[in-house]
Amino acid sequence: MLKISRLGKAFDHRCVLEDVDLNISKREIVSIIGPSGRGKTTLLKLIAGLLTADTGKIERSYTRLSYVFQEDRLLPWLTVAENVKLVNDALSSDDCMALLAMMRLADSQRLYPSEISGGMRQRVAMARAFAYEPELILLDEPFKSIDQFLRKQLIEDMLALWRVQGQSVLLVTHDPDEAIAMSDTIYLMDGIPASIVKRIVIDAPRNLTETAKQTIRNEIEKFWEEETS
Ligand SMILES: Nc1ncnc2c1ncn2[C@@H]1O[C@H](COP(=O)(O)OP(=O)(O)OP(=O)(O)O)[C@@H](O)[C@H]1O
Repeated sequence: MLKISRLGKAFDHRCVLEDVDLNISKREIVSIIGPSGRGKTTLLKLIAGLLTADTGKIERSYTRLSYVFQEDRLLPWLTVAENVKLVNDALSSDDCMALLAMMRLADSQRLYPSEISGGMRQRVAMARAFAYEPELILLDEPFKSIDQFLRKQLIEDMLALWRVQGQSVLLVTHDPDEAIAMSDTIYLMDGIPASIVKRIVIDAPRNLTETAKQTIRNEIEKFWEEETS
């Protein structure tokens, strides 16, 4: 599906990414966790073809990709429903409504982006990404302006949709719990320039006991402590 080998990227001779290796299989959910400013968004942009790598290779075997940016990038002159339908002419009104309902936006379908909150706009962007029915979806901190309670529900709803659509997902997050709840594999990214410093493969993805979740949480925390000491 996606195979990244020894990827490198510099801006103005300042190396941001070096020797990044990462694979995503069909239907796999992969998370990347890492400190701010290490190059996670840069990596997503390289995958999406919005930036060009200086070194290394990206091998792709998909054609349809959705990218949920940190900012919502909605068209202000279109309503919520129109923004979602825009990416897929074949999407029926019922399917559009189902997506909006999943994102807890059913009552907002006729509103304009300026009439809803930042967290709601981010959810419209997520609905739009799924409406495209991509094979790979890139999510850059999609839950960051969403409160903790709704975040938990959205993760469950997104997973329900993922079980039906079956795309591969690459999620960038600062929140280990989000990564643990969703992923098959978690990559920790660190260093200047940054690379993948640890890969955690989850044994029973999306079906973990509290104890298993805590073990992974500890593994991530212990690793950061060692990295920063
Ligand atoms: N177009 C650009 N030109 C110059 N420098 C850039 C550009 N894009 C990103 N950078 C720099 O590359 C580094 C990595 O940025 P990036 O946004 O990829 O980090 P990040 O890990 O996604 O951060 P955050 O977690 O805060 O979103 C930063 O130092 C940033 O300033």
